Amino acid sequence: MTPVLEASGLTKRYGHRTALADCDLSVPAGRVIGLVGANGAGKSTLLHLACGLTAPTSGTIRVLGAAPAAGPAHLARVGFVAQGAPLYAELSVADHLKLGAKLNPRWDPDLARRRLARLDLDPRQRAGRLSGGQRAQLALAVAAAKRPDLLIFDEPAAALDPLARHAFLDHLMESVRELGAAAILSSHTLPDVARVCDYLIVLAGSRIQLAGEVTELLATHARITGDPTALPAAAETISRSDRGAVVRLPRPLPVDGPWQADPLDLEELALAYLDRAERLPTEAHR
Ligand SMILES: Nc1ncnc2c1ncn2[C@@H]1O[C@H](COP(=O)(O)OP(=O)(O)OP(=O)(O)O)[C@@H](O)[C@H]1O
Repeated sequence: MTPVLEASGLTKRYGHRTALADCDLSVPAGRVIGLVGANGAGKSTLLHLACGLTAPTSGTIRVLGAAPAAGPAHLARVGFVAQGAPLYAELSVADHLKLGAKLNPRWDPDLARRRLARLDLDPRQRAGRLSGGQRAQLALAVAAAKRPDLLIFDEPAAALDPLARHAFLDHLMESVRELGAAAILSSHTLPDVARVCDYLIVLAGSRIQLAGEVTELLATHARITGDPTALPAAAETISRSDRGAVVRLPRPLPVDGPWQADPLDLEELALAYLDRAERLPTEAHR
């Protein structure tokens, strides 16, 4: 199956500032991808490149097997919700649906209506008067009603309270399932990513630090306590703390030794790679 996102040597500079450097990616179809990284890591830049909102300085990126925004048909296959879920403040909820129907060839009015009915939104309400949670949900409903094959969200739930965030992520996953779509979700909130994503990309210092299927990544990393020096040479230490060392283990996994290996969760795994990246000089400052 065609990968949903492929990048090779993908680099984006803004003047002297490098936002993304030499990124290689090949993300299989049908995944819910969590894109995590600190402020300024390059997450929005990667998503904007994927949507064709900006062009690479060098390298290539392909989305659903084609150049980003390759034409009207390709644009219709990608639903993008930018940071802060921007909407037209003066337009009502119903106006947003009318506009969506006009602009999108694959628009599904029933899907849009069903989503909004679930949200209990007054169709006459102006978007500028909606709460942050309602705005995010409306933006999601509009993006989903395009019936895209790929939904891209740039920190959709950042400003939401925990309950609204929970509800938003539930709706997001319902939409992904209903559409049979892939999704990319950038987020600072690791528990959110852990809840919904089955593919993880960690971005830091303009570079991809880690990318892979969550189950595979969790199976090949562990927290080691005891004597990590006795581990096989192929084991790579990612970070160390009072709680032990986070280590990428070779396959077959070493079964015994003067150490104890405990499984990690996705949050610990991502933090270990972010921590390691923080200790290295960043591309942006080179
Ligand atoms: N249009 C632009 N012009 C100049 N520099 C930019 C531009 N857009 C992004 N940058 C810089 O590129 C780097 C990556 O920014 P980007 O917005 O992609 O990061 P991010 O991971 O999305 O950050 P955040 O989590 O804070 O939204 C930052 O150093 C940022 O200042």
